[in-house]
Amino acid sequence: MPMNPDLEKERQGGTFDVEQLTHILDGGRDKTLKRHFLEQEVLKDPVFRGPDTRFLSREELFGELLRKHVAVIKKTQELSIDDINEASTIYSAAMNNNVGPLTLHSVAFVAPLDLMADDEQKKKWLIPAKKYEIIGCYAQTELGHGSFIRGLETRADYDVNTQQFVLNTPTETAIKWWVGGCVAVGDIGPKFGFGGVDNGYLCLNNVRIPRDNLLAKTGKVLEDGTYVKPENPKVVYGSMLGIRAALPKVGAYNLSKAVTIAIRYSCVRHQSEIKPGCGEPQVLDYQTQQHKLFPLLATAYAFHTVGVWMLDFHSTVMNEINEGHYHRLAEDHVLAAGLKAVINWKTHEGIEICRFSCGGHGYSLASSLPVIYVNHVANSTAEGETVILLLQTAVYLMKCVIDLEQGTPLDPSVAYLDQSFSKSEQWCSDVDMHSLLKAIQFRSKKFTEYVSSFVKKELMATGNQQLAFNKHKVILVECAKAHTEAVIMNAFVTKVDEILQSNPSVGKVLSLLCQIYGVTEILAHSGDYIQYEYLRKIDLDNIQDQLFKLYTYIRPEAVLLVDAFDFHDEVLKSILGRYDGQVYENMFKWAKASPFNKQDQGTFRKYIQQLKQAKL
Ligand SMILES: CCCCCCCC/C=C\CCCCCCCCC/C=C/C(=O)SCCNC(=O)CCNC(=O)[C@H](O)C(C)(C)COP(=O)(O)OP(=O)(O)OC[C@H]1O[C@@H](n2cnc3c(N)ncnc32)[C@H](O)[C@@H]1OP(=O)(O)O
Ligand SMILES: Cc1cc2nc3c(=O)[nH]c(=O)nc-3n(C[C@H](O)[C@H](O)[C@H](O)COP(=O)(O)OP(=O)(O)OC[C@H]3O[C@@H](n4cnc5c(N)ncnc54)[C@H](O)[C@@H]3O)c2cc1C
Repeated sequence: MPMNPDLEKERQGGTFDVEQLTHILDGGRDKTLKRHFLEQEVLKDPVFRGPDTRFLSREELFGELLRKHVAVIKKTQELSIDDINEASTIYSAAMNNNVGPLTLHSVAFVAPLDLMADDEQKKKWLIPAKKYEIIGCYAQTELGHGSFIRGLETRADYDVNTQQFVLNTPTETAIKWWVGGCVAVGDIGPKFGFGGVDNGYLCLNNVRIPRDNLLAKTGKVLEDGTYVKPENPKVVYGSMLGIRAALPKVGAYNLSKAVTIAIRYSCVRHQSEIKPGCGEPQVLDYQTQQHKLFPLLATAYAFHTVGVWMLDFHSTVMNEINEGHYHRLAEDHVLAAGLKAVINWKTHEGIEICRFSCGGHGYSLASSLPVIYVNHVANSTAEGETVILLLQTAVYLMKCVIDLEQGTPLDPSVAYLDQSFSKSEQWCSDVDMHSLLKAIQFRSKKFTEYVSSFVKKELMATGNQQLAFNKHKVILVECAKAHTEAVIMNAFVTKVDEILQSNPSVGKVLSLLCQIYGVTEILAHSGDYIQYEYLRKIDLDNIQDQLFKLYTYIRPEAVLLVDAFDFHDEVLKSILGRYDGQVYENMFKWAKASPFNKQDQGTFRKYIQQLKQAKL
């Protein structure tokens, strides 16, 4: 199919090599080549062809995705794929923006076995689980409790005579609920999205399991019932930590898809007139459309950068823990908590902005933006609700203030809290990314000190830390967000500095995105900068001008920047986001193919006929 002339023209501009940026995003040319190979292994294999999942009922969708997920597993076994990133490539190429039915087996059942099973148990369960000879799920949440783990009611009473645990969900609120991939007892019913996953309920009534079913690499129960505590009790939270550490990159992936669709479509879509008689411009030429999408384009790159960094950091910490060193577990936990919370929340807002920036067609499943949205938003609740996780990060920051007062060294990711910040010169409209980072770190430091003063005062008055925290939860959450934004910006600036050395042309365009991210973040909290007397009105006016100027620099690069995400059309599955931009012809073809247009209109006639018989 010929290329849409608008997109053809967009791809003749640009100042950087798209392919080199794709290699950077993938982690090197070899990784890109391997990803292309794996995608083609899926796209050329007829077993992965099937009905358009957007037209399927919930039951049909579950069945079709299960069929494809099994095919994904067979393909990874056939190709001897062990690497989770490579497995995810095959999975994503097959799932058409859905979450597959066996995802929880991989991310929430196999992972804890790997983390907490002893060698015997690994032989018994981890090896067959990795081969899908046993399929598992993660049944923690109950009808009455999800966030408050210490409030869970399920019981595991040890029967010393039989060396067994007797499992019970003693109350209705104890019923296990939301259990992804729980095909045993029952499905909890239709959901907002996640239609590919059968989230189940599980009632336990005197279910007996052997003593050695308790994963014993950390804590264990001896034959006489004595409980041997793990060296570090927090390791039992490790399986949640693993998924949280992975979710920032999942958020970046979903936002990158949405931005690709919205920016390509905004170049194809012509609407209204700027100068009468001069034709309808591309909607991406409107400043308002740029203001919707370019900060999100910058955000997608920022989130990808920090998502990769978080996975590397978490993997390092897990290796240290495997050698018995727990000193970075707390930092890992609060970084994963803050990044998972902020990135997934901002991503779901961003996908929604991408959807309505495409007008009516964004609302059609032909765009796939609704599909990406409803499957993504779960990540702001699942695996730790947003506020819950931000409070974890906030409590850690309050401890950092005490550490500072006591002269205890801080963890690297919060070292900036011990720095002094000053800004004397007036900002013009070309503030560099390092100065923007300093400002964002300054705000986080000031906010942390400000919140800590309130919490301390409350603690003095009540002597109860939980009460003190509970009274200031709103500003504690904002404090955690401010810190997390400092972590994101620091990762982005660090990566761009590195790329500026290795590939100046790519680095330059990324530094523009980094400035857009930083300026947008500062303008979103401009009141704080005035209140803390770090910025003046003139500074803010100048960086507002800078933002609009940056949009003009990014406008000719925008399509190339989303092309660099390198989503195959069959992976993106969006008519609005097609690489060739042939939207209208394919929208019409897709609509005509809808089963709704094929169904017998008998129903319509039957009921309308009743009206005609009535005396209107
Ligand atoms: C071939 C096929 C290949 C397939 C490949 C698949 C790839 C797929 C890729 C992409 C597709 C999309 C994937 C999407 C997947 C998403 C699936 C999600 C499914 C959802 C699952 C779930 O939701 S499971 C249930 C999750 N539940 C929670 O998160 C509960 C949240 N609540 C808590 O964590 C705790 O209650 C809370 C931390 C809030 C409170 O803990 P508590 O002990 O009550 O009290 P507290 O004082 O706060 O903490 C004590 C102490 O412990 C520290 N701590 C707390 N948590 C952790 C932790 N996780 N790690 C480490 N430390 C922790 C805390 O800081 C305290 O420390 P101190 O202050 O005492 O020092
Ligand atoms: C798509 C999806 C898949 C899931 N898959 C699984 C799974 O496979 N296995 C599993 O075990 N669970 C699963 N879950 C459950 C998930 O882990 C919980 O929904 C999540 O932990 C939130 O807990 P909750 O539902 O009890 O919400 P609640 O904690 O009841 O939250 C309700 C509201 O109360 C607020 N709140 C609660 N406590 C506090 C507090 N201390 N301070 C301030 N505000 C508070 C929250 O911020 C929120 O606004 C899944 C959920 C979803 C949506």
